[in-house]
Amino acid sequence: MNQKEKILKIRDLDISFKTDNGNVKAVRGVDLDLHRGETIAIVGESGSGKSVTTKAVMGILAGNGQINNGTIEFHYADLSPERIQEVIEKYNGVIPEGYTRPEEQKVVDITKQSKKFIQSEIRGRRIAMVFQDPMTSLDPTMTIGKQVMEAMRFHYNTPKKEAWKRAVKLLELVGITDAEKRMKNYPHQLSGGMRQRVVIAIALSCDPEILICDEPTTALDVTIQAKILELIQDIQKKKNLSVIYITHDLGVVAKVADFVNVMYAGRIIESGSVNDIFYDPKHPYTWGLLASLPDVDTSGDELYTIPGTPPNMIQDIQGDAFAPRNPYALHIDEKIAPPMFQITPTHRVASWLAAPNAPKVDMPADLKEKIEKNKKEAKLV
Ligand SMILES: Nc1ncnc2c1ncn2[C@@H]1O[C@H](COP(=O)(O)OP(=O)(O)OP(=O)(O)O)[C@@H](O)[C@H]1O
Repeated sequence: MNQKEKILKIRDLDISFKTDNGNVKAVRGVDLDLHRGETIAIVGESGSGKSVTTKAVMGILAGNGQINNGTIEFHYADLSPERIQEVIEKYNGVIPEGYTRPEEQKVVDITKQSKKFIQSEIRGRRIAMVFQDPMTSLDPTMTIGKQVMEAMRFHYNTPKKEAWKRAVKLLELVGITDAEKRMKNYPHQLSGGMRQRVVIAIALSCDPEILICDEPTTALDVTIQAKILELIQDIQKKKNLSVIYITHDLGVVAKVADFVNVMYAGRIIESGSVNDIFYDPKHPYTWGLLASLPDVDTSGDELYTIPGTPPNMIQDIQGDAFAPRNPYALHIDEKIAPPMFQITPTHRVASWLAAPNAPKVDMPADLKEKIEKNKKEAKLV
């Protein structure tokens, strides 16, 4: 089997924010891996640290934020604009593994780079982001065309005429008809779904290696949601892009992800392949998330919600942050935070229940039944 090519390796990442009430410990020792062409998802309730983790990757933490510890290793191809053109033409847009020459391979720790380096070399160029609400990422006073051309002009100094041609092609790639005409439109002249397509075109304009999608479909209605997800998948295949989805929607995760990272109170508490997480979840928090997921047979009022609320991230958390909400908590959970236990080569869980001598605890019977049913129907949710 081919060794997978690592593109992002986060280790021991620790981030806090200074506030008048104290230090918010938003991210507490996150490890995360992303390989070329792979899609990973980061899921968890609001405030669990999903966005802060990816903002650190993009070098856009808020001014009161601080990386206290850890590394964000980014492996990338350092190609000149001419080589990029050559690669695109040679591979007809379908960029295979190992397309780089050895001298073009670079590794940087993003946490150690200057703002200037991140702005010129990383953000928008090699790592691009699609945010939830297209209206906030688009400039209402600028035409679509100008906005799609902007990053190309900034990063590669692409001549205007060529940038225009490439922008039209990008709009066509994201499924915008009449692209030439749309170039002259302003964002308000497009529907929500079309605006999100434009945002995706902008994100792709510099041929990034990683695309981070932060709740990319939350602001859209259900049918458009599915189309946008399909579009991202389609483009990902064509360009061998690596994608990180941030979402609280496990339905989205099931559709798109290869690997899933479940976050709680600033930590990744379970990670695994999509099958590991949906068919064989080990953490009681993941059980709760899955149990609260609607399926066709459940009416709204039968839906489970995880009792309690996440902890205050200003106070020091002793033991397992989820223990106060966890009906299966052990005594040790109150005192010592569980380490990551490796269940299989792909599946890891931070729960004392996975320790070799822990009492045997099964997931709730209702959830087991739901999973068995889904397995039989070979669907994830
Ligand atoms: N600039 C800031 N100042 C203080 N606290 C912050 C700041 N930015 C984020 N936080 C805190 O960091 C924690 C993690 O936030 P983050 O936005 O990563 O959560 P999330 O999991 O992405 O949630 P959501 O789904 O709501 O976006 C939260 O407690 C949040 O309040």
